[in-house]
Amino acid sequence: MALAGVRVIELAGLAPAPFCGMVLADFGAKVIRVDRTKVPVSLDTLHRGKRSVAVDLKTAEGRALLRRLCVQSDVVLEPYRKGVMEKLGLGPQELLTENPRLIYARLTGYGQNGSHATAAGHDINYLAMSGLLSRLGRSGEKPLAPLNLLADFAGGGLTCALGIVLALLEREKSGKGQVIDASMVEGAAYAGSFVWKSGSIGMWDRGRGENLLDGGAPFYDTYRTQDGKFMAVGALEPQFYLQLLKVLELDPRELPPQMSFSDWPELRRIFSARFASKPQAEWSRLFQGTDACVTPVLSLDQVSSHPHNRERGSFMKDSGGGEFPRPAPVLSRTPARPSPAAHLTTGEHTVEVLQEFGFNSEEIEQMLAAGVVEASTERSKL
Ligand SMILES: C[C@H](CCC[C@@H](C)[C@H]1CC[C@H]2[C@@H]3[C@H](O)C[C@@H]4C[C@H](O)CC[C@]4(C)[C@H]3C[C@H](O)[C@]12C)C(=O)SCCNC(=O)CCNC(=O)[C@H](O)C(C)(C)COP(=O)(O)OP(=O)(O)OC[C@H]1O[C@@H](n2cnc3c(N)ncnc32)[C@H](O)[C@@H]1OP(=O)(O)O
Repeated sequence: MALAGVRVIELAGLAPAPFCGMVLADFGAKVIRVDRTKVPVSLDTLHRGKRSVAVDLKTAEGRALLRRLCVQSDVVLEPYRKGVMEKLGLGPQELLTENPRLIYARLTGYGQNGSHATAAGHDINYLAMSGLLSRLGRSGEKPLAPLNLLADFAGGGLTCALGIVLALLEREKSGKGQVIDASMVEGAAYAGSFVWKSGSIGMWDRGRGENLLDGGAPFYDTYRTQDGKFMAVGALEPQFYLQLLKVLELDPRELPPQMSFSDWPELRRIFSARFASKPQAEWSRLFQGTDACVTPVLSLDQVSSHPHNRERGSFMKDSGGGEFPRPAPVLSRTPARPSPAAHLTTGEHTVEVLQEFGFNSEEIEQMLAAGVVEASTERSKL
């Protein structure tokens, strides 16, 4: 796999950093998640392909242990607010001195400087500070965050993974590591560059929810079907729009022009009435094979059985039968091979990893006895 041989130390975080670590693990990196001790159950649902060691970083021995892991690793990924790692004596200054090849990834909401740098926050806060949240939501309603996808994952975990891969590639030439300052505010905004760049062509001149791509246009929206499900319509171009009207059995000569903003509410009423006349499966059959840009809004339990997704194998199952999206993109020669493991217990691999990193049995025993590290019973045989 593309990242085979890359060693990553992921300090346990909430969602963005775990997702970043999972992406790296899916594509072959060896990711070790450093969990807190005395926390039997991790909230990390994105643990696929990782191993867990439980270390108390509030002890000098625990911090020394982490330094020893980082000296022998390629990447350290930390999910804490600005300054936390420095307080532990584990900041870039220390770790890059001990390992100049280390890629030190810092995934935060607001970045390593600025008035908010030390403030707590979550996806919705970062999305709000990016400007994008102001553009999300129906006309006349308050801004609506699209789950915690844009800041936590698109602008956070995935952007940080890109930064890590870029730094790994650059290190091939320079031989040097560097610090990655991954701010979710900036990552989300960057992922939304189109909004800034397309403003110049009038894409966002109208209020929230009244533009071409934010739910304003009746030919770029969702519609309830007779059975209470939905169809998604994306018929932007005139040639696709005409195919939409054809399947809906509407005569364009009897309708207002597609781009007549003032007539969009009337068009939406007409489309709503048509879509409400048949069940989703019937509309799916009618639109299949056309270029009307109309698709069923699939629920999470429908996606893997949809013929297209099934043919591609777009969704997989882990050893526990849990379904998950296949890692993307698919590399032709070195594709991701996600681990099938369904569970990860805090400290499950503490002994195994410490042995791998050169700790001898006496050192491990001492740290276990002192509570510097913890090992879950399932896997900790010396
Ligand atoms: C929308 C998403 C949220 C996704 C996660 C959700 C799934 C879950 C989040 C909260 C959960 C709920 C909650 O826990 C309450 C219930 C609990 C119950 O058990 C289950 C149900 C719950 C409802 C539960 C359900 C779900 O699990 C949740 C909803 C996001 O937006 S996530 C993005 C968050 N932001 C960032 O990641 C940006 C960067 N990070 C930060 O800004 C801060 O870390 C953050 C997130 C604000 C947290 O701040 P906090 O003060 O807690 O920590 P830090 O300041 O970072 O400092 C870390 C301290 O920990 C010490 N430390 C670290 N490792 C170790 C170690 N191995 N040993 C010892 N100590 C360690 C470190 O030294 C720091 O200590 P100090 O404070 O003394 O410096």
